Formats: sequence, C-alpha cells, structure tokens
Amino acid sequence: MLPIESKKPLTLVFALDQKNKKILLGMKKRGFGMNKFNGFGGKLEPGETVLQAAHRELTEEAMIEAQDMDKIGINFFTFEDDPVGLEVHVYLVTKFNGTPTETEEMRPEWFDYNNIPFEQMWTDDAQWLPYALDEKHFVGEFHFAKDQKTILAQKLDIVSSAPVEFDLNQRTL
Ligand SMILES: CNc1ncnc2c1ncn2[C@@H]1O[C@H](COP(=O)(O)OP(=O)(O)OP(=O)(O)O)[C@@H](O)[C@H]1O
Repeated sequence: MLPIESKKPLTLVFALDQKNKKILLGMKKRGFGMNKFNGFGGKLEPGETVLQAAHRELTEEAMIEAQDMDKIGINFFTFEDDPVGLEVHVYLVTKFNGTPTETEEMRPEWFDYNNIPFEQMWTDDAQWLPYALDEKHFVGEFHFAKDQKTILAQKLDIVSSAPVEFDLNQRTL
C-alpha cells in the first residue's frame, strides 16, 4: 500500500427530480474526467468551505442555484503511484432555482434513474450512485490503476450519516 501523503477535497453535486425519478448529469467538456457524464463539482477556492464550493460549482457549471444541499456520502479515490488522494464530497439537491444550461465546462442532461449512462461515467459511479439515489449515506474507497478506469480495490460502507471528512488513518486499501 503506497503511503498517501495528502488528500485533495473536491465536491460532486447531483440535482434530482424526485417526483419524476430523474437525475441531472453533465457531460464534462474539458479537464479531468473529460467526455464523461458526472455530477457537477470541483476544487475548493481559497478560504471556501466544502459546502460553499458545492453551491458555487453547481451554479458555475449548470447555471442553477441549489435551495437545499444534503451530504449523502464521501468517496476517497487513490491512483496507482500517486501519493495524493481525492476526497470527493457527494451532495444531493432536490430543489433549485433556474434551468440547467450548458456552460463552457458542462452539457447538462436529465436521465431516468433506471437509465443512467454508467458506461460513459467514472467506473466507481456504478458502485455507489444507486445507494445515493436510495438516500443511503456511504463512505467509499476506490483504488484505481494508472488507466484511471480499472478499480484495483474498493470498499463501500453504508453509514448513518456522511462524515465531515475522510479520515486518512481509517484508510483500508
Ligand atoms: C476517480 N473517480 C471519480 N469518480 C467520480 N467523480 C470524480 C472522480 N474523480 C473526480 N471526480 C469529480 O470530477 C470533478 C473534477 O473536477 P475538476 O475539473 O478537477 O474541478 P474544477 O471544476 O474545479 O476544475 P477546473 O475549473 O477545470 O480547474 C469533480 O466534480 C470531482 O468531484
């Protein structure tokens, strides 16, 4: 097990239309995860909390403003030969203002819960997103090969509430 020297917090927000069982995904047009569907999110700006970053990234990337924001889980991602782990804070939004609109970074699209394009998403998403949609809180750990696709090891715990952060001392993979 490679020692993980630091972690980088990131946000990931999924807006839901619970009445019609639809999830808003964005096709990422640039940068990390390009040409994949995912939720909306990214890095924290200096001085920002994780929650503030989640709101800001949703507005910047999908042009909608969340009226609620529930932390549903945390995923900790590591990559072969990379000492920096990604700590992804996953949120669900069920009420928002505005209409999802394409931006420079993302092309938003609604999908039925039973028709999520997992083959066009990060391979870990298929493991934990169904629990999130079922409103189960989780803590996931995924260790990726250098191809950023193959999951070499994984662990998913269903918990009563999402922790504030991923405790590096509790890392099992
Ligand atoms: C490895 N398995 C993974 N599975 C699912 N989602 C993953 C992920 N790894 C990263 N993510 C998400 O991908 C986005 C990257 O965002 P990223 O482009 O780095 O951030 P940001 O928008 O700040 O960047 P720029 O504005 O382009 O600098 C961000 O939502 C982050 O949570």
